[in-house]
Amino acid sequence: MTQTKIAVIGGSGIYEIDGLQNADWVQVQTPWGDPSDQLLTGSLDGVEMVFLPRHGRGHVHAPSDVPYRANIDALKRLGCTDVISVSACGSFRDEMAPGDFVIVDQFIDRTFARPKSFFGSGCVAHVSVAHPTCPRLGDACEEAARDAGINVHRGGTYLAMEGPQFSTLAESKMYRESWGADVIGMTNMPEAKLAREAELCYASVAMITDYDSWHPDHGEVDVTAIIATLMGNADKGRALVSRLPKLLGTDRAPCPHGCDRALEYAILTQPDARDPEVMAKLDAVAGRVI
Ligand SMILES: CSC[C@H]1O[C@H](OP(=O)(O)O)[C@H](O)[C@@H]1O
Ligand SMILES: Nc1ncnc2[nH]cnc12
Repeated sequence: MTQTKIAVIGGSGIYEIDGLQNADWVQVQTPWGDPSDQLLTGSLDGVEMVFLPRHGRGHVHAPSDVPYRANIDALKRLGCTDVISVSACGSFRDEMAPGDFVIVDQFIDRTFARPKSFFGSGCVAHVSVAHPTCPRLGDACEEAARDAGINVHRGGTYLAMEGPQFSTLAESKMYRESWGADVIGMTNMPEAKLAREAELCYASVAMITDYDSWHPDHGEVDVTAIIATLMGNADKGRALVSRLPKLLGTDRAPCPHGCDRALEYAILTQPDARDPEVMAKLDAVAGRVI
């Protein structure tokens, strides 16, 4: 048994969470640079919590420039076991309406301008992301959402686009009709892949703000409308988060889906061929296996 430590990465509209006991903003240094901001540590219902605003307080980091590796490294370094990402998203489905939440379980990664791995030459590793989210953590998010009275959908494919512009109409229709995506955002990749490399359970809660641009009755996506929906969603997101500690508890059994053992057989570079400088940077994320 290990101690649960829940990390929450807050997306657009969520820059802090309330109600933490012994709340303290702490600076964490990582070999991958500075995280998006200081991290808010504390506890809720006896469970350790860490909150990180993905875009920084004041929304300073664009989706392409979010320091995804530093963020995940910092959460791992602080001893987090589970990561819940809470993100503003567009919807490709009539039934996934603005104000609804979706517990995402799959991704299509269309990002191309961000570092995507902690590993590389000097220490090569290949983890599986066939199932990129943790069903156990997804269960807790679903239950928390239902308990908070949120209209929640279990399962959905999140298309991660580079941004910062929204999609063209042709792209929006293609993602929806040909690719089968359910929601769209700009930040969950490479975040989810990095969480897997760091052996962290990861769940993604998509808070729907708009219908992107495909919907014949809703016109094109517009940031003013997004912001109006975002505020109500942020309150619901915080209500969901506040219910998680009781659901997850303090004592954490090994992940039944193996998220916390993802690196077990993933590193291919032989110990005597590993680059010491590269290995030093992996002290937190791969510390269990190197
Ligand atoms: C506010 S609209 C676009 C912006 O919102 C989402 O951010 P996050 O995923 O951090 O909630 C989306 O991915 C874009 O970055
Ligand atoms: N339609 C959309 N496309 C990309 N990111 C979003 N974030 C919120 N709505 C979005």
